[in-house]
Amino acid sequence: MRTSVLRSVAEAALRNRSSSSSSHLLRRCYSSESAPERKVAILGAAGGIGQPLALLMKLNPLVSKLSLYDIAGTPGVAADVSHINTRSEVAGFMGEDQLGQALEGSDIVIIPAGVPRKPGMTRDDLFNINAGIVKSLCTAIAKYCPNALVNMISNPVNSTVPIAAEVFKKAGTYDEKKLFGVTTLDVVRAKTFYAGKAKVPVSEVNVPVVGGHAGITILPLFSQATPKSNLADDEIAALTKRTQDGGTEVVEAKAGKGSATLSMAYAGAVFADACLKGLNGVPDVVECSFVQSNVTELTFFASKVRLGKNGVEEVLGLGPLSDYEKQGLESLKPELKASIEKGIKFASAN
Ligand SMILES: NC(=O)c1ccc[n+]([C@@H]2O[C@H](COP(=O)([O-])OP(=O)(O)OC[C@H]3O[C@@H](n4cnc5c(N)ncnc54)[C@H](O)[C@@H]3O)[C@@H](O)[C@H]2O)c1
Ligand SMILES: O=C(O)C[C@H](O)C(=O)O
Repeated sequence: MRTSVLRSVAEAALRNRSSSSSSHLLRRCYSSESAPERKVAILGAAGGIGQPLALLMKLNPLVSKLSLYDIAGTPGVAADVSHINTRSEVAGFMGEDQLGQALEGSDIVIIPAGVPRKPGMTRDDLFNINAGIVKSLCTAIAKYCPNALVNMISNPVNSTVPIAAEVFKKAGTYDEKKLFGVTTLDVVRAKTFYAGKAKVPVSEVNVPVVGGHAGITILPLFSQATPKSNLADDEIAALTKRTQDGGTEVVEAKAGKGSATLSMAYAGAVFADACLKGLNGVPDVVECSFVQSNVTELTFFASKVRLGKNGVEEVLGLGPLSDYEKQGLESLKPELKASIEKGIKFASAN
């Protein structure tokens, strides 16, 4: 009761954000004690990404229930994480029989289930195994928590997101505002690499990354990076290439032991936190994500997205691009289009 009264007052305050009492009310309304109940499910929770992501979501005060699902290993992960003295109740679920229970009532489902790359592989080489995994998990989401926001991490994201969309369409539950390909790791990398090169504090850096999540489809917009810097064209080209090859850099360094897990868990936690804030009515929450889009002629595209109470509130445009970025945008379109079509074809045929 007290919480709902507080929230109405805070919402009224939101409409008049200049008032100093409004920020005080908002702080109270969205602090951990009064934050709404939110259930987050992680599918693939015992994996390389799943475990540290479970830890980070357990630390998030906006989560009240944390549901950890995998085909194996979840009881141990759940028991371990559950001992942390933070707000959320943790439950572990293992095997298909328990998938429904894991999903029921979820506000957000994060999916890092699937196989990772080894050196020499592209993300598309994962398609044959991961497409089927994503399809069956999304079929269950449509059944047990059709209104949840879905944060897709499993690769190839450029195809797994279209697969998820088709599964939801077939089930009659598709809402384009609720399906997200998680591209936050590209933004995390672009920020880190830019800060190092431009010698600016990394905590102040912002760089949009658009397109998709594989090789040249990853297009960081360093012309829009802040704080501004005077990097030369060849430095921008090198930063762009490093961002596009960031995943491969980690795959090679891990030498057969998988791909990015820790930085991905961080990125996944940042994106899920943004989704939770949007759901809770926090204003002006903007992150890049691969979503259904009209920004270009491609049906799915990553760009800045404003998050709100229903998921995507607004897909933001690209803003002004440098000639180098305009060229990058045109070059990425055929590959991204083919990956999207491959996903749609798979889901329609299976
Ligand atoms: N979007 C990104 O930026 C990004 C970044 C890094 C990795 N990834 C992708 O994330 C995926 C997972 O990577 P990882 O390093 O955690 O791999 P991992 O092999 O360590 O973990 C994957 C987990 O998924 C589980 N799993 C397999 N089939 C399942 C099913 N049907 N239901 C539930 N769980 C299932 C496995 O048991 C395992 O625990 C890979 O596809 C990888 O390419 C994406
Ligand atoms: O590179 C990979 O295969 C994993 C992930 O997509 C990444 O960008 O790190």
